[in-house]
Amino acid sequence: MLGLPDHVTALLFDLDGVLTDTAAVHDRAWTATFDAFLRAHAEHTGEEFRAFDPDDDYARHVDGKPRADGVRDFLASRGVVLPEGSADDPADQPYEDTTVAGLGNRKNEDLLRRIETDGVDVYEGSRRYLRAAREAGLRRAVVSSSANTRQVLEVTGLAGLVEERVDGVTLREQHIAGKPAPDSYLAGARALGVDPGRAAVFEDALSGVAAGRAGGFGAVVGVDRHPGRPGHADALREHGATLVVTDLADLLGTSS
Ligand SMILES: O=P(O)(O)OC[C@H]1O[C@@H](O)[C@H](O)[C@@H](O)[C@@H]1O
Repeated sequence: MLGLPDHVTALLFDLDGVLTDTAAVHDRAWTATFDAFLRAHAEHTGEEFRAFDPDDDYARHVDGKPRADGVRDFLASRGVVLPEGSADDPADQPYEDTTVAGLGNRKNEDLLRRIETDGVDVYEGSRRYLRAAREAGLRRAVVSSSANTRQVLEVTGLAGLVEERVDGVTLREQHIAGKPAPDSYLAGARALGVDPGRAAVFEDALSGVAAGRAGGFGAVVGVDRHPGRPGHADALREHGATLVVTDLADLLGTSS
């Protein structure tokens, strides 16, 4: 049904890049945040400045992961380890005092500014797919690492199309491991009361399709929003996608 194997009765959607056109907004906020930090780091250490790569660094180290994991994992790839700090650390810490939490707060301020200025676009194919799924009686949840999920679902009017939400706030409060661990998707399946084998995961991030594979889900749909980007569809398959589409509307009108 809806382009998925017949045993699938529930759908678990990532948000940024799958339902809404916000993956690129996150990417731009991360790029600005990391580049400012890397510049200060180069000045203080005498090391050469190497900018954050919004394609490769983002896809490998940041995309799909909870905010603090993104900070930690990217900086680790550059050999930088920062103290964790605490949730209320200021976004404008001087270089010497920078913490994982402070850098995350800087990125979040930047992200919210961009969302406020530019708004959030919904992929219309995704809205149509959600409606078709509701009409077909399939269960629907959003599973995102973003702590801004609730607000994004509300401003876009998508909140009414999903039944359950597991997001960055849920993960923090319930100590659930983020993607690429399967735990957030397993929590989504539990919230809908379905066995993971009967649920399909929809993901654009490598960490997310890896979570889908690790959880033993009934299908893992990789969403390749950049079909011109060489190798991305292959990378989605290598990390766990069982099929790859460029838009959810590709699945409408097909059956398997
Ligand atoms: O910073 P937020 O809104 O809590 O989002 C955390 C992560 O959420 C994911 O959905 C995005 O793919 C990442 O880019 C983002 O970093």
